[in-house]
Amino acid sequence: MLTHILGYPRIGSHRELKKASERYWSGKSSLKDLLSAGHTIRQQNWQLQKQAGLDLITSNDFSFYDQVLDMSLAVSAIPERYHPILLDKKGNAELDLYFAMARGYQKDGLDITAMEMTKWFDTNYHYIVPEFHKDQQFKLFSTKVIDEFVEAKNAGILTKPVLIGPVSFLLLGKEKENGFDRLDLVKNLLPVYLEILARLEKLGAEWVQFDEPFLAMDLSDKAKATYSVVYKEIKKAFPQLKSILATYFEGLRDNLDLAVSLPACALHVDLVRYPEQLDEVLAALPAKTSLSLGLVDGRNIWKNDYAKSLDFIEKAFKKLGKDRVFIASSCSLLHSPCDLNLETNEQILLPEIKDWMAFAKQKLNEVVTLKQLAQPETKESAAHLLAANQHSIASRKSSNRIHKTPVKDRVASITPADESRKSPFGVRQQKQKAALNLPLFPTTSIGSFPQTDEVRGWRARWKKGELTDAHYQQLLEDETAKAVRWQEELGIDVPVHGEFERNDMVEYFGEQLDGYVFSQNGWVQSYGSRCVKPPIIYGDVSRPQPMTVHWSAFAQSLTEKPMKGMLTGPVTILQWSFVRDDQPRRDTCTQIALAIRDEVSDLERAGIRIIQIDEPAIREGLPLRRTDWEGYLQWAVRAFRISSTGVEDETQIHTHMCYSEFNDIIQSIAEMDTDVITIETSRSQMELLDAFVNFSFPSEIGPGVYDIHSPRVPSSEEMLDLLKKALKVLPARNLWVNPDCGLKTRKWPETDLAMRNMIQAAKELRAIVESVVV
Ligand SMILES: Nc1nc2c(c(=O)[nH]1)N[C@@H](CNc1ccc(C(=O)N[C@@H](CCC(=O)N[C@@H](CCC(=O)N[C@@H](CCC(=O)O)C(=O)O)C(=O)O)C(=O)O)cc1)CN2
Ligand code: MET
Ligand SMILES: [Zn+2]
Repeated sequence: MLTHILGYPRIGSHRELKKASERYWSGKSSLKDLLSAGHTIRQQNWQLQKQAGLDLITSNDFSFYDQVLDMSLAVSAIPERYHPILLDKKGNAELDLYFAMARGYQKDGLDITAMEMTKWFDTNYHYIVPEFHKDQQFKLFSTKVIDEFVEAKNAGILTKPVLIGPVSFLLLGKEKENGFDRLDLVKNLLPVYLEILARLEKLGAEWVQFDEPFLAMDLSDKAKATYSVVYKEIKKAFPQLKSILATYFEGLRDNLDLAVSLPACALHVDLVRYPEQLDEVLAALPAKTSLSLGLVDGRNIWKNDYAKSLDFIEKAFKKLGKDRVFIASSCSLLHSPCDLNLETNEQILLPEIKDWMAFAKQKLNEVVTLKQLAQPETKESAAHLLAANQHSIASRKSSNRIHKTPVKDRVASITPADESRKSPFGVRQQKQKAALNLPLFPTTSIGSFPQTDEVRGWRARWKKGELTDAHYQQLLEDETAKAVRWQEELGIDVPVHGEFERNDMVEYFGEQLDGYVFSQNGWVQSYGSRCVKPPIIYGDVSRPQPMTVHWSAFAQSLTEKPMKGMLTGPVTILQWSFVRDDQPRRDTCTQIALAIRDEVSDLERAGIRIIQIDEPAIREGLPLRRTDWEGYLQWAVRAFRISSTGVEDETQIHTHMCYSEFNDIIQSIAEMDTDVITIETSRSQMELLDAFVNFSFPSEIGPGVYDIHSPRVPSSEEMLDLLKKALKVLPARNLWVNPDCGLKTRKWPETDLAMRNMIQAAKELRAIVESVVV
């Protein structure tokens, strides 16, 4: 019986990697410093796994930005536009090329856009999308996976390197032109994988983990056939190398026959997400294959219920025998915060509730303890751990902090009238045009403005008690007033207050809702150096008092323009929190929806005429298997409608979504019945608009014209081009002009330049359209 995890968080328990990367990017430290920060984190992670007593220790789970981008660099899937970065030998290192692909490059007379970024399955982690071309050739370029294996070996640890499997790598990418299928590139790609494996084997690697999450997704026949070919070839070339084929985030379901037919030493299944699959997997597993049981939840912070896990292990033992069973985390711990022991403030995280939790470091111990409890020879000595665990599990089940009758009663008494606006969109649009009197192509932003070190510093000092409430409030009001004046000067039609008071668009709301607790250090990587600290829902959720009204009303008092109120929607609050697992997600979501509904009413009452309810995570929450979509969409759309429909026709409801891949769910998005939707589209050159060609979307739309994830400043010409593209498929009266998303990660100088260019593009578009009309 072997224990392992599929990967460990790489940000460092105090976000050391984030800090080191940002220092490097801003020119404040050398490449050597950054490389050394990476080295330290890897060593620490290996030592942690070793000390915990795991049998297999993972390598190549470290990444300076993203593990998919690492794979692109490994196989030289480097789009041509980046070639000048290395070719002109400006002293750039491989890592500079890598960061250019991730973040764009505007230096030395070069101006190169970043690669596209999208969500990693249904998580809040983002990966960099590989770009593929017809007949693309691959070759070994970055040797990171090999270097890190050697690095660990030199430290006395023979690791299990993890690679994104070739089929998943191809499926994760995108065809940059028509006329080919990226799966056909496998014949060019596979030799590079074989070369990597040859090098690893030569260096003494015994185990390799291939992450093939797509094996648990809906697959085409062609993808299935590709799987068979690829893993047969790998087995043929390396009959001695032991491979673990890792699936996660879903069940194998209809791919079970395929999965068990692939020649791997071990198959890993996610029993947290899809526990139902154990019996059929056990029944189908070939005689020599081992099964890695993904029992410890990599996606949530609740303690593992050992009694429940031991039942699974027992079942697997009976069928397979002890030697063919592995105990593991359900997926990589990348999605877990690092260390619960760092949560020492009992006012912030009550000890009673903390006792219900486990972060990544604790999960290592859980995996190892489960093995001890499963083996007769160690069972006795670990018995006290089982007892303590069952005590925590029982304490959570019986706690009186969790269930609140008034919240449950209110959910039960929701009526159909609580789920619709008073009039249909056409009527509302007329009334709103009259009430708001906005120009054609109104300009706006998505809500946040730069969260400077200064603003974050005020909050940090306030939290430490070094600033009084009044002083902190005053500083934020000054910053808000400055932002309102700046927007007036630029001539933005629908200003926002800037969200300076928010640490994060979800954590901020969590902090004001009952039923939530927080960590001080529970950071999880979102993309690159950016992290989030998901708040934790442990009980029934309700809103004790208004959450945003002060800020919106204050900002509105400074301008005649309609100030846009800014809320996060129920699905996104759910999706970006750690969620209780003792009731269906939909029930928790409905509770949040009612809290937001009350906030919307309070904003309207305070004179706010435009309210944006952000739902960037509605797409990411979509089940990974199509057969499950409808059920989810039904409750998610209902929750949004409960939150947004308690207003007069004249009040304009906006929503905002990032990540434009929702062509398939456009009908459901229409059913959200908002007045305006702003969406991320610029990195994909307005590809999203394809959906509108076939589907006449009922409401007004702001397709993002500027990529806010990159420090690059777009010109007004390129934004005008995107707007013209949008006008081909959208009626002029419905088109808004805005960036892709909020600007909190940007600096003020680039924000000022880019927003001025954007306003200029809107003006030019108005002039063009007016000249045509006249
Ligand atoms: N939850 C969530 N998910 C999301 C998004 C989102 O906005 N929120 N957006 C998309 C992803 N985009 C993102 C964009 C930006 C950041 C981001 O800026 N994160 C910040 C942290 C934000 C935060 O919580 N800030 C806190 C804490 C800041 C902090 O680091 N404080 C220091 C002290 C600071 C000081 O002394 O000056 C500390 O705790 O050590 C605050 O402002 O109060 C970061 O990585 O730096 C994250 C995700 C999708 N998923
Ligand atoms: N209102 C939010 C902001 O501007 C929306 C962000 S969506 C990830 O930051
Ligand atoms: Zn966004």
